[in-house]
Amino acid sequence: MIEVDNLSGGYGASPVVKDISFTVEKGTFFGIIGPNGCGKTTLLKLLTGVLPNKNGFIYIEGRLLESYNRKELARKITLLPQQPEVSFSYTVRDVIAMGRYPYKKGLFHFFDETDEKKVREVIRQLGLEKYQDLPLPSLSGGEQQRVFLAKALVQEPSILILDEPTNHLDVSFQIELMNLIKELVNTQKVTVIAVLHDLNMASLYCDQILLMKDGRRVSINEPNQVLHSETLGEVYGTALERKEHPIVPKPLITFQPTDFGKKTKWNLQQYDERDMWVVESNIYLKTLTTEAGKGINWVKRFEFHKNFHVGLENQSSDKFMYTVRREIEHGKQNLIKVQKDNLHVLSLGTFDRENVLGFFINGYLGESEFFQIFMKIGQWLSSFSSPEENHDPVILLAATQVNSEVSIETIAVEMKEALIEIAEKKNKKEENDENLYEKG
Ligand SMILES: Nc1ncnc2c1ncn2[C@@H]1O[C@H](COP(=O)(O)OP(=O)(O)OP(=O)(O)O)[C@@H](O)[C@H]1O
Repeated sequence: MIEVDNLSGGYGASPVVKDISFTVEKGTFFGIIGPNGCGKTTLLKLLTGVLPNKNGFIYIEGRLLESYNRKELARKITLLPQQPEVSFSYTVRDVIAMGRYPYKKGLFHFFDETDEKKVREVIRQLGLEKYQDLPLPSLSGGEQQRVFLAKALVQEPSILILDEPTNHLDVSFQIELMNLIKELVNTQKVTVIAVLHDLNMASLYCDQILLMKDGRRVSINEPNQVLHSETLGEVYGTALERKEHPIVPKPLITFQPTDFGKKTKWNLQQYDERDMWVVESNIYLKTLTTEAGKGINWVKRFEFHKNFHVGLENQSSDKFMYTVRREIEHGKQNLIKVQKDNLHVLSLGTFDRENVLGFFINGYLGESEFFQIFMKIGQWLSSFSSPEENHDPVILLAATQVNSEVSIETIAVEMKEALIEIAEKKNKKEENDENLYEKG
């Protein structure tokens, strides 16, 4: 456990880290985030005794940091710096073995069976067996990072301090390294304090996050409590948006390029092909349907099959296209189109029932508006349909998400009008067809 009490310190007369207090419990993954130059590395240097503190106290497992001698401290805390030094003359195994230094006594450091066992164990744990006899510089950046982590682990620290451990690593190495560190926290109850620049990594892996600005603590709590759009926007000075992870109960932080959609003029083409109606947009539309398991997708092309069966498919992995197929039990499928100022509606069905209702909106709808409209459509439909109809159509809602914002009220009015118009058109068609039938 680490306790930091009113800590201030830095390099010159005025401190970089100012009045910071926090506690990190044993077996916690503790992340430090904040903009460039806010004092994250300086804080790590203070925590590891590399820099003396000007004010305040640091307690490591209940004892003042200053009361530890160097070797004692090295057995408790290990720092994995941003750019560890690479020595050209050493093999991977030699570099890792150096981590045992804090356990050696006297002038001559004999390597005993315990050291040997520990080094072997960590090499296996980190999957470094095949590299162990190679010179360190012959390894890739990601592999070297694993070696330095191994060197830190043979030190058997109860506290592992990492300064941007995933720097320069590709995404698979980043995930691999973070999983490994998390496993150490979970299984060996190692306490990890890590400076992380990637806010999503911090969210997904950390139990607690300290958010810093100008050397001071802005907030400290679970990722869910710390990572809010407004706070982050203020601290980093840029617009950041919080979304929820689809599976893990953690936030994800995202942003959009400034030119997104600015020059785009929406163009929606609808045409009849031999066995299907096609609706094609020149830009991706944010799409949600009532078909189970589809979630929100970005789609450009929608195919409505005339005589097919089954539900709605996502045809390609890039979610480019939706194919709508529905079982047609009897009768001919009709396509009815209605266009309003901000809305195109497309209804596909037989005389007695709607099979697909597609709503294409030109404008930006926030997440909550999206769901509200979706639910409203369901309510309207049930008020339109007769009680004996127990069949719900596939509802498809798609919005450009660019150009202007459209208010939910405007869309609600246009949608209701469109549904009434569709019902009228359907009745007319029915009458015409019945007349035709009678004539025939
Ligand atoms: N050795 C040093 N001597 C004097 N000032 C320093 C030294 N190292 C860092 N600083 C200053 O201390 C401040 C905080 O630096 P620090 O490296 O702790 O920030 P950081 O939050 O880790 O930044 P980054 O995200 O860019 O790594 C900066 O203004 C920096 O210029």
